[in-house]
Amino acid sequence: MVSVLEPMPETVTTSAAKAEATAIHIADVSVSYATKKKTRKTILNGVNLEIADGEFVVLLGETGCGKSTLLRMILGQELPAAGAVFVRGKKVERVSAQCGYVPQKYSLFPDRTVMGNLIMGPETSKFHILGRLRPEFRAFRREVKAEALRQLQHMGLHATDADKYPHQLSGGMQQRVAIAQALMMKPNVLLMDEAFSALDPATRTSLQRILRTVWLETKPTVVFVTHNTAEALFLATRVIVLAKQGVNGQDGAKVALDLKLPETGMSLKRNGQQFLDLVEHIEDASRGSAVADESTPSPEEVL
Ligand SMILES: Nc1ncnc2c1ncn2[C@@H]1O[C@H](COP(=O)(O)OP(=O)(O)OP(=O)(O)O)[C@@H](O)[C@H]1O
Repeated sequence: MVSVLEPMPETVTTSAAKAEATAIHIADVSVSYATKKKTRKTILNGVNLEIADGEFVVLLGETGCGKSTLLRMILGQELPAAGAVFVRGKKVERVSAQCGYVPQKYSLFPDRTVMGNLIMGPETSKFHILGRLRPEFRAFRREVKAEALRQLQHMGLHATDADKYPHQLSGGMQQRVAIAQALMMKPNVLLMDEAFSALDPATRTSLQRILRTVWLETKPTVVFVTHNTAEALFLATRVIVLAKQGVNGQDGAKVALDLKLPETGMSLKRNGQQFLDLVEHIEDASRGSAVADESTPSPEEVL
């Protein structure tokens, strides 16, 4: 039996390093919900995934296969019925600041200005109400405001936008602020749930480019849910497809495809034969025609 009190130093170092390098570990996660007929509907069935630090993972799959559910498990908004999720080696049991989250829309506080939205997270995580009377709060606020302006600029917004309220911004501008807001907390992991789906094509393309630049500069671990395969191939270093199993999907979804992509992105080859073949491969997998076996498939390498 291995003693917990006297661990072998080498083993500890190795597993600590592994936990550090593994940003997200989804260990045999299953999720089911009660139905009106008092039965249970299986949504995810034994999902296993290890996502390394700095990967840009895009989750694809047909509607209702459980992509958002999986994202909520990583965020800690919901807990799995079986299995566990670990973020940087720590079991997820509640929502924590180590994950930033950007939903499709309406994530900003409507009664706060853009600046108010951006500084709120860092301020409340560092100072309680009474702590704000302390002199160091002023200096902290100055720094946070300067960082907020940097983030706004990064997202292609102007300093003058900082004083506007969310209802004074277009949908695209609101999403830029939402991403900046998530990045203000310097999260280890950035979770984005169809964050660009409600945008017009030009704004969407512009935000895809900005997000890719931000990722290349700071390499956060990103898990990005989308329905758009071309978007996935532009952004991802790894594409994961979930697909329902069993008759009418009754057995819940599993990982059907796990594909590593070159870090340089697939965008340059858009419309090339390789790009089109990949799109077909991914879409086949989403429909369940390339379903993997019981074990987590090893990522296929592209190129
Ligand atoms: N709290 C809940 N109670 C009952 N059923 C739920 C709950 N949350 C999600 N579901 C069901 O789980 C399934 C998966 O939902 P989820 O939103 O994760 O899918 P998705 O792949 O993200 O879909 P889409 O691409 O359409 O957004 C759906 O059938 C949904 O109705």
